Amino acid sequence: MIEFHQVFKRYEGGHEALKGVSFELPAGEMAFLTGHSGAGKSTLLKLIALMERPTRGQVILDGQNISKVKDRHIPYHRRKIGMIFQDHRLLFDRTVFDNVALPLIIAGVSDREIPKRVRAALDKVGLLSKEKQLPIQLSGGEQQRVGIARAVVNKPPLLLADEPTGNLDPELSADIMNLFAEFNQVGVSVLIASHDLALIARMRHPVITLKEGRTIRNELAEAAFDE
Ligand SMILES: Nc1ncnc2c1ncn2[C@@H]1O[C@H](COP(=O)(O)OP(=O)(O)OP(=O)(O)O)[C@@H](O)[C@H]1O
Repeated sequence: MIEFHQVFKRYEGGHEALKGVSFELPAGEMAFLTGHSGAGKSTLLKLIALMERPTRGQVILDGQNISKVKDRHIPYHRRKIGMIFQDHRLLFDRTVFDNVALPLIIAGVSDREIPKRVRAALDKVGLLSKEKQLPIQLSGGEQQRVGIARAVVNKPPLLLADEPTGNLDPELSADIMNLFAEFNQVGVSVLIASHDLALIARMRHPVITLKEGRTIRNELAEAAFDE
């Protein structure tokens, strides 16, 4: 699903956030990305979503070298990816329904189809009864679930999450991780950046560990996780 081949990323100003990162996430796999603050986790996810471009090396998504994707085609590229952020980035003046509908409206899905799809996504995250509420009326965990519903409403084959449990207590964090695992069980590929090592250990999925922009451990390449 995702391949990194000797990927380097130097930001303007000279900071080298990634220094020769290589790994492969097979389709249908779920894995975690961990490492200290500043290790390069967010940068790695941004390269996949084309929010940033690599300085050197290749990023392959679904068999396609994404350096070939022109800027004007980035919106199409992003439809393959559901992105979830720590701060969920919801529109606070819109209802839960409207927030989840947004990617469908952008993709040009018909008005008839939108309510069906939005309710299916809200049902999956257990928030069907909250569609008319505003995000501010929801708990932090519920807001994160709205963010997940918005990310999956287009049925992307890949979910990328950047510290999705960063603001949540341990119990809610475990619920959110289990939700990702449920999407993975029906075939969605999932890559989650998190520094919650205790929670990651409980999930029993391969872990890629970054340190100062380098991969210091890649369990995706270790025999213990081979099928
Ligand atoms: N737009 C940018 N311009 C310049 N430097 C940046 C930019 N974004 C990130 N960096 C630097 O690149 C390095 C890696 O940052 P990144 O956000 O990828 O790390 P991270 O592992 O996600 O950290 P955190 O857990 O704190 O989010 C950091 O030193 C950061 O300061």
